[in-house]
Amino acid sequence: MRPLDPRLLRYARSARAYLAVTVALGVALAALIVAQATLLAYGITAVFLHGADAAALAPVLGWLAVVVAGRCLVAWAQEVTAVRCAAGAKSELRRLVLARLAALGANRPASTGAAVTLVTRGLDALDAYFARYLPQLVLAALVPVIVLARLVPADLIAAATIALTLPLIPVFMVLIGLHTQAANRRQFRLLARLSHHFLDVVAGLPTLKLFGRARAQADAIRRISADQRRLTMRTLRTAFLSSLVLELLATLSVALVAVGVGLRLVSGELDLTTALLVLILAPEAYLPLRQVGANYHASAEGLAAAAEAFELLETPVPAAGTAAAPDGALVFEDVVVRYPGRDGDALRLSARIEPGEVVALTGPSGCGKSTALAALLGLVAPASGRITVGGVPLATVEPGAWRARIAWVPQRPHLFAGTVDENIALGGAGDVAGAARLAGVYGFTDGDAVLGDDGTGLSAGQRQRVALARAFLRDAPIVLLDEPTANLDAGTAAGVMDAVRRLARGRTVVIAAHRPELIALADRVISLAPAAAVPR
Ligand SMILES: Nc1ncnc2c1ncn2[C@@H]1O[C@H](COP(=O)(O)OP(=O)(O)OP(=O)(O)O)[C@@H](O)[C@H]1O
Repeated sequence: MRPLDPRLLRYARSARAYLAVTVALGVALAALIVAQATLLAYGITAVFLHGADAAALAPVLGWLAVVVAGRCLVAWAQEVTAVRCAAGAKSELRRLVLARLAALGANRPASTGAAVTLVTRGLDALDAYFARYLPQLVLAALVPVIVLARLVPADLIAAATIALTLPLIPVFMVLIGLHTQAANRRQFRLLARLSHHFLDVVAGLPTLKLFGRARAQADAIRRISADQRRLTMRTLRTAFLSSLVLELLATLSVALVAVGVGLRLVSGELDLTTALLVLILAPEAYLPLRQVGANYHASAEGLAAAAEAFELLETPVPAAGTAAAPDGALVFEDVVVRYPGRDGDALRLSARIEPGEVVALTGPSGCGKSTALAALLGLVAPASGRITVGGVPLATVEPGAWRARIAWVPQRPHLFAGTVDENIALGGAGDVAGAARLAGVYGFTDGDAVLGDDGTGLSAGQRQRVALARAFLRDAPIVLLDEPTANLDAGTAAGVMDAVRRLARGRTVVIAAHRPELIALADRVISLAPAAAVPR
């Protein structure tokens, strides 16, 4: 990771404004440092060499007070802009990452846990980068130059010593950075894996408990946590050791300057004012570089997260069509779908579905029924062949407009925490109560009943009916149903099938179906051959 990744400025607009403000504040601070050193050198010389009294010192002290107040003001402004910019940049990056995740859909490279870690804790770690690292980086570029510009006319030898020893610090920093970069990336990936695993385990806790595997999972989490702790400690060790090396280097360099100044002061080659000016300014030239090194480790996690975010933002989104959504027959022309990381085909299908037809997709488990619906929704793209709608290739149709024409009831509909009516209203604008009644939802609950996360509080059959109510509300010409009666008892299934029958009137309906009664609802059956997708 570079000290200042240009992609950060490209993606986060607030970072650009912040950098400009930080440079301006850095110049002001460097000028104040030089002014403070000059005033101190004059003041001390006046007292010790010329025995100046309080009255004679008053102007110098007055200006010193102004300079100190100025430094406080700059530090305050820096802190305030850093916090504001960090918040702005983080929310910009979060928005972009979430938008890209949404656009990538099923093609997103990161697991859910990794994505959650990235947009929460990962990007939060950028605080240290903005508040500590970046200002010091700017100061490290500005302060030595301005200090040297002041020292060259005053004492060329001291200026040359500083100019020769200063580059040693960045050289060591680069060497240390090269060593820690991979470790930081590894640490962030491990954290993402831990989050993913944790999320998965929490979601599956009832199952794990039931099969007596909860303890084994606790061991797995303990093992990954221990790895994470070891890596963190290793990073911290490197951070402390590298700070020590940089401190030592800076101290030796200042000592070199001080010895030279002392010798020349004793031999009378240098006056006291200049000697004091050099002695006060020399440590200031090294300070920002040392601080950059020390702050690099604090911000490394944020930088690693930002690098992950940029990788995600640079993952190309499959080109989306722009054509208007047409009416007409849905045609699968030698469509083959493959999933990344799987060998073999998940779906192979050639079929034609006329408008207004109710079609059942049947076949053994894993033959690609859900995949066919996902391909119709545009969630997965065919590896070969194409789907056309009224003769227009689906790939060229604007996805938003196309999906607005579809009501989809997936196999496991996702319900959100909220009331039953709010969940139904996700289907679209319109008569929620009417849609709920058509799907038979109010037979087992009322619209104001509050559901927990993922719709806790409803049975599988009741969830299916809420999902069907969404489809009624959507009032779309094409309805895709993915085994809406799977796992339901005969009575509940009959209720859901009544709702499906009502929904099918006047619409094109494609049902992925196993149950004979559900298949019997269809005008026609399309049998899928067993697919051959196997995990790699
Ligand atoms: N997201 C995915 N990533 C990788 N492989 C997948 C994914 N979804 C499905 N598959 C694989 O694709 C094949 C077809 O799956 P699909 O879910 O379409 O079958 P199905 O006919 O709907 O099955 P079922 O009747 O059990 O619901 C299966 O072999 C499955 O393992």
